[in-house]
Amino acid sequence: MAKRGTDKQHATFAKDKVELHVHLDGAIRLKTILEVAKRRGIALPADTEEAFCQLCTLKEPTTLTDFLSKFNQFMHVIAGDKKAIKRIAYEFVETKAKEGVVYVEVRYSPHLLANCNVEPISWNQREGDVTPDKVVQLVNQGLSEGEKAFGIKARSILCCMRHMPNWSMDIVELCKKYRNDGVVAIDLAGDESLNCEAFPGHRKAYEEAVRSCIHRTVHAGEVGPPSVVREAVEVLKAERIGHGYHTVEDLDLYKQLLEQNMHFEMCPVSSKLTGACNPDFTKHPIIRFREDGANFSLNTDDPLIFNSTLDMDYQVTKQYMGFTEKEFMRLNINAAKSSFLPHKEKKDLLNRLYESYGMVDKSSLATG
Ligand SMILES: O=c1[nH]cnc2c1ncn2[C@H]1C[C@H](O)[C@@H](CO)O1
Repeated sequence: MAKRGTDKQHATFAKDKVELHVHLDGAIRLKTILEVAKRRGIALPADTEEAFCQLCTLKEPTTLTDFLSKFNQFMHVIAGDKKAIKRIAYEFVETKAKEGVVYVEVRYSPHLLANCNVEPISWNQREGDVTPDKVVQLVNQGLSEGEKAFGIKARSILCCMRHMPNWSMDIVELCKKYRNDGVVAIDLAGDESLNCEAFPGHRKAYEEAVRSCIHRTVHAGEVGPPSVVREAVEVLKAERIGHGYHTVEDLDLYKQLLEQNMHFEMCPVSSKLTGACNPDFTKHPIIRFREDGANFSLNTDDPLIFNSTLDMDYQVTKQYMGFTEKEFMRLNINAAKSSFLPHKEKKDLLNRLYESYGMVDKSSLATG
């Protein structure tokens, strides 16, 4: 099933790209799920890619809660299986390299893929020996082998989940333990529409992240109100905002974040299908962010569930929002500048982009 733009030469923006917001478990290949299910003897309600695709993907806008329920279709196949966990990380890097991504930060919840040392064990799994710590090791191995095989750089972000505040301290400790092994930040994901105020468990984890100099991003203002974004910035000390579309509904906050050069990880295709934004792309808040010179990136979020590629996100912003090649370059430079890489590696990444973009004056296009 070749999708338009999975091949970097024919992409809407056929130059080096940076992606900062994509979920590993929302980017698994259908083929892999089917093969792993077969190997493990797990019966699925459909046994062809086409039929299983119907069950996992969204075609029409829905709610964030309904979108998140799609993970129930396949997570039990991958979770708790060491070979599968490493494989999805490796294949993820291959997919990104094919899309022309040269640097990616991929996020996931180690707890949701574990079957040991986690309370409760997700997806009705029986207890096994795959701890959240083991999951991180396996993903690190898969990413690192993928980097070598496909010649791009991949780092990871570990997710706290909004409905599981008791997992969050583990997450920050894992971020600390694996900070020299590819883990660059902490995130808070999950259903923002169910609870708006971050539980003390999340707050404590983020306080520890600040103390330990662990980088921080937070899903906020995706479907939730601007108050969730304010809390992410003021309480959780987020350095980047995941999505953040609804920030524009609080003009003071929006202005403040523009002045701070806050980075917004925007996911246009996702924002339509999760019901986060008006499905008419010509009315999308990204247009406002662009006009105001905001610092943002373009990302896929969960390409498995949206049946999408990174090119589709570039395609819709070009077709419906009038993004130009120059704007694509600018936003990728901003993404590189807002990445959670250490200074020297960030500089190298920026130089790689400047070279790819044939830029003489290296500072003229980006903010910050
Ligand atoms: O767009 C999203 N918003 C909030 N949570 C999300 C989104 N996409 C995926 N997730 C959740 C479901 C995954 O299992 C989890 C970790 O990647 O993060």
